[in-house]
Amino acid sequence: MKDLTGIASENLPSEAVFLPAFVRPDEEAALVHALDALNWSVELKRRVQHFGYRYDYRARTVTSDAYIGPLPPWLEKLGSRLHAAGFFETPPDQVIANEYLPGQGISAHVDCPPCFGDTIVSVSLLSQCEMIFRQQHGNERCSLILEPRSALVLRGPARYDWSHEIPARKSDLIGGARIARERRISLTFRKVIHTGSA
Ligand SMILES: O=C(O)CCC(=O)C(=O)O
Ligand SMILES: [Fe+2]
Repeated sequence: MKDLTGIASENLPSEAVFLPAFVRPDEEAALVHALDALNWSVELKRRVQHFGYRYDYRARTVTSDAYIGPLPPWLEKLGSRLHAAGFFETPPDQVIANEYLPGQGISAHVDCPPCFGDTIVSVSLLSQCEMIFRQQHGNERCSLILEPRSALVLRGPARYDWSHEIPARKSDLIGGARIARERRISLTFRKVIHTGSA
């Protein structure tokens, strides 16, 4: 098991952990290949795929009838890695793959608190981009470059008290240089909370 010690940077919301090399390049290629062999949904501006449970963007819910099935082995493997590293109490059972082409992003949000457990992990593939965090009840703001093959763990205050977003841009300013974005895919791991309602 490789070392999963992350970076809890002072510049990040409290309890966020950044794992710079969570997946290997060969794993990254295999993940992209597996995703591209399946159907990307065009229900949003960016293409998505849901695994485990379908998330209803309009109703902002996950009901038990939204169950799709167990995670495919190639996602289950990464979920187990996060569980073994102590980031999840029980293995995650829901994953959303998001595809961002240059110019696409995700608006500021807090992942649905009643739908998903305390930990949210986003794994970045293929291209870097900037993620911005904003304090919900305050004026603080910070940002992080999500590098390809990294994982970002959001839990505690980082998950509930700060929103996160990816600006819809074609490039990011990184260390003073403007770096063009390429196709990026993220895999967001979550544990569904069962409310008992249908
Ligand atoms: O693309 C990302 O890294 C973030 C995705 C995200 O915030 C989400 O799916 O809720
Ligand atoms: Fe999110």
